[in-house]
Amino acid sequence: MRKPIIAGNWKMHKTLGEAESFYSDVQGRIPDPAKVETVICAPFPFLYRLVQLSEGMAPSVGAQNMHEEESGAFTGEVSPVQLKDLGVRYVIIGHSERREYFNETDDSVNRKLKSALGHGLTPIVCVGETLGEREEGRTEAKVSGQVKAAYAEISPSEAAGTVVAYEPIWAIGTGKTATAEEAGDVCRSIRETLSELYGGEIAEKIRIQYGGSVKPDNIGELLAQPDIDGALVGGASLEPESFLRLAEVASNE
Ligand SMILES: O=C[C@H](O)COP(=O)(O)O
Repeated sequence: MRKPIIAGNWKMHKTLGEAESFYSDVQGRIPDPAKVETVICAPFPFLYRLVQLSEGMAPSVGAQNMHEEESGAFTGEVSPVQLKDLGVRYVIIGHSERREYFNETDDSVNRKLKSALGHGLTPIVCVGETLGEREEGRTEAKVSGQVKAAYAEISPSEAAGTVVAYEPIWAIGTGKTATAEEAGDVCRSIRETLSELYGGEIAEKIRIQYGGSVKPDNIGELLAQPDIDGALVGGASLEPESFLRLAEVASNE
């Protein structure tokens, strides 16, 4: 039985004061962590403060990106060592916005995944197709190729602790959600790819999130799909009540 994981991706939103206020609103109100794992992936400048505020309680704190090197002359970048030192536990890797606007490739995603695992961070590895690829019937080939490239040279025991986020690019921030069946079908195909790579036992342990216009009123049907184990949520993670509602629905799955 895989525990659902709800991760908020705040992207480039909020001020520090707004982030602090969100944390004080949700703390103590998150459903039982034994039933649902919750994470907020915040902008870098807020991470230190949010780790302090969380005091090891839910929601955990995650980053939205990292550089694969431990240190060096990489102006503007943040390393896994620095994230770990702050007490950050999760990191999103290969979000489609990073791939589109910041030239991230399957190779850089693979290097970051190796580095995150090597430093004890839990990676949330993002994959997903464009609208054109979906219309041409290439969704599963695209996503399977991204998964295989991301997990190249990752051992089964390391892979077991990772999270994959399936985010159809056309559904991000658009209000268009894949139907639960469409999302479930792609997540099943991702698990089949993981099973090819690692065997069924490991593939069954890896949690697969859906992301793309997830809201409190559609998360229930998405989580009802057998291969969807949580959600990576942008817009609907910004308001405390909405985030709490998502966590609550997930905790009852
Ligand atoms: O990382 C989150 C996704 O990009 C989804 O964003 P959204 O929920 O605003 O569509």
